Amino acid sequence: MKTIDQLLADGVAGKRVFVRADLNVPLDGTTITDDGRIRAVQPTIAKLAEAGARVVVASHLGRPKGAPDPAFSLAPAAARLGELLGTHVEFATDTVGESATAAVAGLEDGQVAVLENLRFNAGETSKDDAERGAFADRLAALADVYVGDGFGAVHRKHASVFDLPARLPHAAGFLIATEVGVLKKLTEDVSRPYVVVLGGAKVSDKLGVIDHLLEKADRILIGGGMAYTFLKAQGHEVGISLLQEDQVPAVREYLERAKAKGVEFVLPVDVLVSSEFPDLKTKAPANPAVVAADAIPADQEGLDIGPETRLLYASKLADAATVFWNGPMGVFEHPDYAEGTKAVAQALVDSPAFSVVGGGDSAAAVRILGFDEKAFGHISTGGGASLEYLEGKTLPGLAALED
Ligand SMILES: Nc1ncnc2c1ncn2[C@@H]1O[C@H](COP(=O)(O)OP(=O)(O)OP(=O)(O)O)[C@@H](O)[C@H]1O
Ligand SMILES: O=C(O)[C@H](O)COP(=O)(O)O
Repeated sequence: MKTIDQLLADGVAGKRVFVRADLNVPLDGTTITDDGRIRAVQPTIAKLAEAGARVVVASHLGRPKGAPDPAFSLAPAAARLGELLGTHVEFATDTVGESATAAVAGLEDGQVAVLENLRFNAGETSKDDAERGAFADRLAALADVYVGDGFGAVHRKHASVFDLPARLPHAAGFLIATEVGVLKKLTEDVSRPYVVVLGGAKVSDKLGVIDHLLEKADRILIGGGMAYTFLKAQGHEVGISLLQEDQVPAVREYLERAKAKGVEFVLPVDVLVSSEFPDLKTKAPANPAVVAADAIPADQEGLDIGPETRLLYASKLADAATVFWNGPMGVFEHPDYAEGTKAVAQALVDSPAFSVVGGGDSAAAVRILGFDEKAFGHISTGGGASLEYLEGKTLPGLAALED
């Protein structure tokens, strides 16, 4: 894989360099609640600009449906990038249209432009190779060189991640190099006990990794939206909680296999429930109730792990030598459901274990809840991406950067 250092050594002055970043930051309206992913890619953009490149930054944000949707505009992220770089950043109001073409044509050496959300174009995420390829052709027309640095999206076979680097000379940015360097260590000689904590909301995306973790981890703690599919697999009712019904048989098999292999699965013993999802805008008090995990009422939704589970999980993390954590333990964006995530973060801070926290929201949660990033071994910008890396899968966005 060519590194950005080699690219810089070859010289980039005057060249249009396309940086595929992951600027998929959490937003409250148009306010960025955590800019970690922007800060993470800043060194690559800054270095290229310093070297005289005309830098074209592109990213997705959220999951719009292949057409423009102002709620998913990258304008706030572009503005924040400009603040961090201390320079004007031009924002194109489309991705491959007139605005993008003009913004790129107007760039002088050392200047930066950000394109509008890649996913406003159906070609970006299309399963059809020709449709993706046609969109990648249009992106390729905007640049001379490609730098992949959107680690959080390297597990996606999308036009800007997978098809575009095949059309341009390419290299990996600083962020991808760092992320891969740390995660590689977890696939090699890991210090034990190796404890994995899984939570979050993208349950269907992430259940598959457990298959692989059963071969690697000594202990697996399950929280967040992930927990309810496990509780259901154990025969408990989960009310209106997040549930991946079609995965229940697979999860049952994971639980059996774990027992046979001596891998300890730890599930919540109590949860915080409510009859409605909290208002994340007003943060109005939600007054959740604590119930045993095997007694969730039919009209209630589990939204955080409960107090007993917090203590249990802290004790299960105390003797770890290595921890990988992806996915918040609850809807941490609301203060009434943040305690579970806080407890896991605090347990990692208190433990001497080498800890890797992976995921856009997981990393944001740690910072928003006031923890010092330096107290963790590594905070990864990729959740799904880091899990799939650990699974040993070929990641389209990394494979595409190979020579
Ligand atoms: N019990 C729950 N029910 C519903 N949503 C939950 C629950 N617990 C956590 N969440 C939500 O999960 C979301 C984060 O999940 P997600 O799987 O996206 O993690 P992530 O760290 O961002 O990983 P990635 O980078 O792959 O997106 C948060 O917005 C949080 O509110
Ligand atoms: O948040 C993430 O995990 C990345 O930005 C990828 O987003 P996606 O899951 O919508 O592809």
